[in-house]
Amino acid sequence: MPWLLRVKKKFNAAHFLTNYHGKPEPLHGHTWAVEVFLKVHTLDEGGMGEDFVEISKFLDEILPDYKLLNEVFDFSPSAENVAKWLYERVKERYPTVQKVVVWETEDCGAEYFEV
Ligand SMILES: Nc1nc2c(c(=O)[nH]1)N=C([C@H](O)[C@H](O)COP(=O)(O)OP(=O)(O)OP(=O)(O)O)CN2
Ligand SMILES: [Zn+2]
Repeated sequence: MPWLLRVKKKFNAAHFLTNYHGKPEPLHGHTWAVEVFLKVHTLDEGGMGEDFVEISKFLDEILPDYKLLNEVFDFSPSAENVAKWLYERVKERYPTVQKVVVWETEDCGAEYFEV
């Protein structure tokens, strides 16, 4: 039976949607929150599927902290698009990733997963 491991991170970044109801959104910032979900089927001798610390470090390496997302990405940086980008990056390192959630605010976010 598998386990689903979860790791959360926050980062700060500015963005604007390039076409928000027909025009660019004003530039603004968020403390974004992300959560990745990894499926594991086996544990090591210490009882770990994957080391939370390593997953966390990997996220620190790739998350665009204190950046303007419109300069980092060649797509409109909505929560949906950032979730897809992050899923693809995480999958390169952790092929058993199941889902990535990106929260733009405490109340609004997007999940990306494959069906
Ligand atoms: N499906 C999506 N809808 C919206 C996204 C998105 O990424 N996916 N993004 C935005 C804006 O970027 C914006 O950040 C929404 O947040 P906010 O401006 O904070 O929303 P509010 O106006 O409700 O919050 P206030 O604090 O009252 O300004 C919009 N939609
Ligand atoms: Zn926003």
